[in-house]
Amino acid sequence: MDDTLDELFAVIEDRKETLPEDSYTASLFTHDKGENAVLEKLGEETTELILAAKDDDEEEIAYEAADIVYHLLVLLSMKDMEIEDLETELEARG
Ligand SMILES: N=c1c2ncn([C@@H]3O[C@H](COP(=O)(O)OP(=O)(O)OP(=O)(O)O)[C@@H](O)[C@H]3O)c2ncn1[C@@H]1O[C@H](COP(=O)(O)O)[C@@H](O)[C@H]1O
Repeated sequence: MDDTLDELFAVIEDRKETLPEDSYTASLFTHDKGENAVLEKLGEETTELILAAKDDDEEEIAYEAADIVYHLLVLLSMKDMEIEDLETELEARG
């Protein structure tokens, strides 16, 4: 899991740097309202996750959770934070 998140974060960082035209991730970094778009997605997906959980729909829970994790990593990158900032915080709670 750690590797998957590290690899996804590295791809997001690459998209931020290289801004390929056909990349949804790059569009979030180039769009004027990119940060608002990410925050809106996080809100929508959290609501969808709650509904999936209430329905005990495991496939939908995994789908919405993945959307949330992806947009969360984009947000960290937008704030010029590192994935280690999240890991450090989680480990500090252990
Ligand atoms: N993990 C993701 C990822 N998760 C979600 N999304 C996008 O986030 C958007 C979510 O918007 P929506 O909620 O409206 O879409 P939806 O989930 O189909 O819609 P709902 O039915 O849930 O409302 C979609 O355009 C998804 O394609 C992602 N886009 C890219 N990645 C990864 O990011 C990396 C870079 O990809 P590019 O952005 O293509 O360069 C690659 O590793 C990709 O796999």
